[in-house]
Amino acid sequence: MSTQPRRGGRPAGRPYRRPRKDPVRILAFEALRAVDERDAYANLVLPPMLRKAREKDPAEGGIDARDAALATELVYGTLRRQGTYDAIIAECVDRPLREVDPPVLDVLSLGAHQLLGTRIPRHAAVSATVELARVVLGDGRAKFVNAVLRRVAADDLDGWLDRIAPPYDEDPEEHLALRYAHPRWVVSALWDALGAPSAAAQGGGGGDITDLLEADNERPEVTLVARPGRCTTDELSSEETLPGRWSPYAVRLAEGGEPGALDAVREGRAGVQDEGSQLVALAMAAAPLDGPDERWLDMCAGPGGKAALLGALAAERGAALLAAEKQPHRARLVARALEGNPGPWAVVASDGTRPAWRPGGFDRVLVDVPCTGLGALRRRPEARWRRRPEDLAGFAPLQRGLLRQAVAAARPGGVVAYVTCSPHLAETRAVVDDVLRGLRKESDGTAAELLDARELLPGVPALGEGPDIQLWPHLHGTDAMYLALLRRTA
Ligand SMILES: C[S@@+](CC[C@H](N)C(=O)[O-])C[C@H]1O[C@@H](n2cnc3c(N)ncnc32)[C@H](O)[C@@H]1O
Repeated sequence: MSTQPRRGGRPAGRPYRRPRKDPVRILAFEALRAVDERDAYANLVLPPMLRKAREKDPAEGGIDARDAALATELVYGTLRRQGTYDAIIAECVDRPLREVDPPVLDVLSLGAHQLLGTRIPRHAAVSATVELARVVLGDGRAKFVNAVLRRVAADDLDGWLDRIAPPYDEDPEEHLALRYAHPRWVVSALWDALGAPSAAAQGGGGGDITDLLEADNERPEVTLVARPGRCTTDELSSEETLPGRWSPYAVRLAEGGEPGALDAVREGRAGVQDEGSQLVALAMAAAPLDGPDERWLDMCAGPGGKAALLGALAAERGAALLAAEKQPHRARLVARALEGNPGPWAVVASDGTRPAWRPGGFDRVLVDVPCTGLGALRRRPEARWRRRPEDLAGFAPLQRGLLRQAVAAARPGGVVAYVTCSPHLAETRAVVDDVLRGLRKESDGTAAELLDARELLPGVPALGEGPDIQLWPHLHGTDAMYLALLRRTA
């Protein structure tokens, strides 16, 4: 029998075989396409896709819990390491990557992740990805995928990194960027914010840039908050939970725990909230005050996680919370988060830079400004590749404007907590320093000073030299939240 290929490329005599449809990989591919094509967020698009697939019959492409975990790992892992996989794939194709069709590149990245970032055996990773390519790209392009993945499979991740990354001594930032899959400018910014290695790190206790970059590549634990006066940590605790590390209101869920299954979460008495977010809200609430403690303001409240905790804390003290949010749809989420709050609260859809409230009336103000989110890279696997250094300049005037208005909203003697979910110095210290400097120059008499925020988080280690606080995923297990606490003095 002739083995000459026919015009379609199939050897004569070999019967056509339909591609095997693997629902897990098809779902992972579709999620990657949504992220790539529609700028969707993986943490938002994936859960409903998984839910739908789990409701289907297995004969019709339904998946079970283990499949769902694999699909999640494939999507998150592929997106997280995208820059590194792109650099490796670029070595294995004979044209610039920008000339490879995006869906083909998504299949290749998915294959590269299975080969280099999981324990899936090589032959299984290649054949499953080629089958996927046959289903979603067609037989012709599946051959290209097969050829490229065989080249990728010729080495493991460490071998590839030795080839594509410069030695650490020659170019430490590029080395770390490729090894830990972060854009170079992000490595550089995180390193600046982290500063010189702490004494603990020098003694081998962790705390240096590689620990941080590694932590950014881990999936964060799910942490719950028991909103005080409405729920207790005991109510949330079970054999599947651990106590919070730092916040007295936190409970950590074991892998696979479903917060939505808990009555307290469904009823809004508890919620999902990173311990870092809890800590900055608690510090704002604990800051010492002279005089009344009756009116609290959350100036950038959407979607309402911190507002719900502050509302509960305020209620215990008989204080009222006003939560402001510029986007009306997000303001509605804040109102939902505050529903059932035992004390007085109100939500306004309002631009904090043109306040809807009279200045000088609040005892405590939280301003949790919009930012690059570089402190939450663990949660949003694609975010690091989407952000650009230019984004910082876009946020800068807004962050300064909001902090200025937060100081103006506080009464003399009142406190302001400036919070970002980014450790980038341009969004943290630079903003606070500029606003304080600006106040000193202005002649309207408003003045503020920095308070030592570290004292308000007793028992939390490695908070830096103060007076502000930077939390870190590798040191605290939290998002990299930043907090500066100011007191309006005049
Ligand atoms: C970092 S988020 C706040 C997160 C919130 N504190 C929480 O814990 O759920 C920043 C919020 O500020 C809102 N925002 C942006 N510009 C604003 C402005 N000029 N005034 C008030 N809110 C604004 C955004 O819509 C976004 O919801």
